[in-house]
Amino acid sequence: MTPPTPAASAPPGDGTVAGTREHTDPPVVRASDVTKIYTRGSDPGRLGTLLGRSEAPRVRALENASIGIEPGEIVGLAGPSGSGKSTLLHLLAGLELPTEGTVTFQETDLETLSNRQRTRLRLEHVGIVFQHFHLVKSLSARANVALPLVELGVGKRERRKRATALLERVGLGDRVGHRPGELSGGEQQRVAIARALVTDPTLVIADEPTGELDTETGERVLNEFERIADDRAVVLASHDQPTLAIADRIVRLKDGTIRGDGDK
Ligand SMILES: Nc1ncnc2c1ncn2[C@@H]1O[C@H](COP(=O)(O)OP(=O)(O)OP(=O)(O)O)[C@@H](O)[C@H]1O
Repeated sequence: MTPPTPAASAPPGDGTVAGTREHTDPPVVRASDVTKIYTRGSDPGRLGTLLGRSEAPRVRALENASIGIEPGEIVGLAGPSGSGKSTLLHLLAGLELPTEGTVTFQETDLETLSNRQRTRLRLEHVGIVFQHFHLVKSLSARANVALPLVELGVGKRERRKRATALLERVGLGDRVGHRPGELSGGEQQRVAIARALVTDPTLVIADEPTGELDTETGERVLNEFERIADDRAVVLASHDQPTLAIADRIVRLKDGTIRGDGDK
């Protein structure tokens, strides 16, 4: 399905993002000059201000960042802890909106969508893999993989068929009935990868997908991930060099700004 109401025309510029690379295809998702400011703790309110309490501290997690992700491209986000990797992933996935700047997903400015439309767009077009798997403990591997399809209103038969097929693709065809507690860490992450791909998303976001896994298991999971991501656009944040090695291009962040964007 196409995203709802394309509200923005093609963004300005010649398609070159961050001024470092030539881009030929229109990006799947593009962040243009995005800044994200978080407010920490609660606001002191009028009484707090009268009593001399200062305003809630603000964190500039990301500053004027621009990046475009093309179809079929695996982009790695590298940078020290707190440099803004997860924040950028959240903005690209439409989980949060920028404080300044725009994020356009296939030409749709996410700011122009209601929360409901944004959730729907994410469900249909974005697959997300987290470090801590985020599986539902009480559900089987197959039911976990099928969950996004429940939310999209896909019928039970079709859900089972698609979830089983994906579990087979990640080598877990003999584990479909197992609950997360009965699976190893690597197997759980493969279930999470299958769940992220079950809606056939255009964009896959992965935040430290191997962070919980030992080196050998991490490698196996990455191979699987690379293989079944096929020609989708992938953005992958990691501290781990072997994980970043699967990327076609690495974007380096420091203190909330992009310090480098280029081929490896
Ligand atoms: N919800 C939030 N509220 C307040 N501050 C936040 C929030 N999320 C992130 N931050 C702050 O924004 C900055 C960037 O955080 P972010 O999680 O994007 O970094 P990161 O590069 O992903 O770090 P890590 O590698 O440790 O996961 C940090 O200073 C962090 O403390």
